[in-house]
Amino acid sequence: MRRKLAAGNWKMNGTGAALDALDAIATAHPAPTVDILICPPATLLSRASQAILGSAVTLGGQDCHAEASGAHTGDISAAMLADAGAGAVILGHSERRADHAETDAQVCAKTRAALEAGLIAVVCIGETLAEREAGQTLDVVCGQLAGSLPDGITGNQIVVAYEPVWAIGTGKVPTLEQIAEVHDALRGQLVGRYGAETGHGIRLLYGGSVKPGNAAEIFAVSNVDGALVGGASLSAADFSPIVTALELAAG
Ligand SMILES: O=C(CO)COP(=O)(O)O
Repeated sequence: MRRKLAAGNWKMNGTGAALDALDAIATAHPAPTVDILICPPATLLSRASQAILGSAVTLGGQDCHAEASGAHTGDISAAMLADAGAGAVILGHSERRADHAETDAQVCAKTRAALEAGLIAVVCIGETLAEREAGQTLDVVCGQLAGSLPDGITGNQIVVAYEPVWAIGTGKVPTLEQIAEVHDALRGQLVGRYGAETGHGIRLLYGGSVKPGNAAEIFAVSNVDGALVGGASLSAADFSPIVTALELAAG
């Protein structure tokens, strides 16, 4: 059985004061029956790891460089994230693919670097509205999945997050049938490429306007193992009910 995962992506939000929200999330879930991952800005990782020492919450970065070290001004390596207290890293988020022109090949190289540093890689894929309207959704997400994941992985090293670009921060959410169609296709591709054990072991998250009000129905969809939450992960008042909904779905 895949353990479900409630993940929060704080994006470029949060200074020291935001550690209160992190503490509130950790305090609200002292012994969760699902995994909880919060990915604050890298500047907060060290303080965050001190602030929630001993809690059930894992911390993650939001990107890493493909190299372990070197002359890459402004970049952060996976080993540095691990050193700062991260256990995971989000890679290939659509905002990085759009803002920094990240390609599948680059995401794949970063994923390899993350695994080498002992981090779980949360690899993001998702179609634009134009691609969905052109009927290309499955082609796009399956192509991104194929190009962004390396060979030779195990199921517990990788999480895949399906985040339709048009659903991020918009309040728009695909129908449950549309989510199921994509997640089932991704599962089939993972099993085909990596075999049953690894393919069934990789968790598939849905992301894009997940809120307390829609989480339960999304978590009931086939092959949805949790969520990657943006805006609603910034406060315990919003994120905590999502964690609870996932615990209920986990049974
Ligand atoms: O991009 C997301 C998480 O990575 C989703 O963001 P929202 O939950 O704010 O739509």
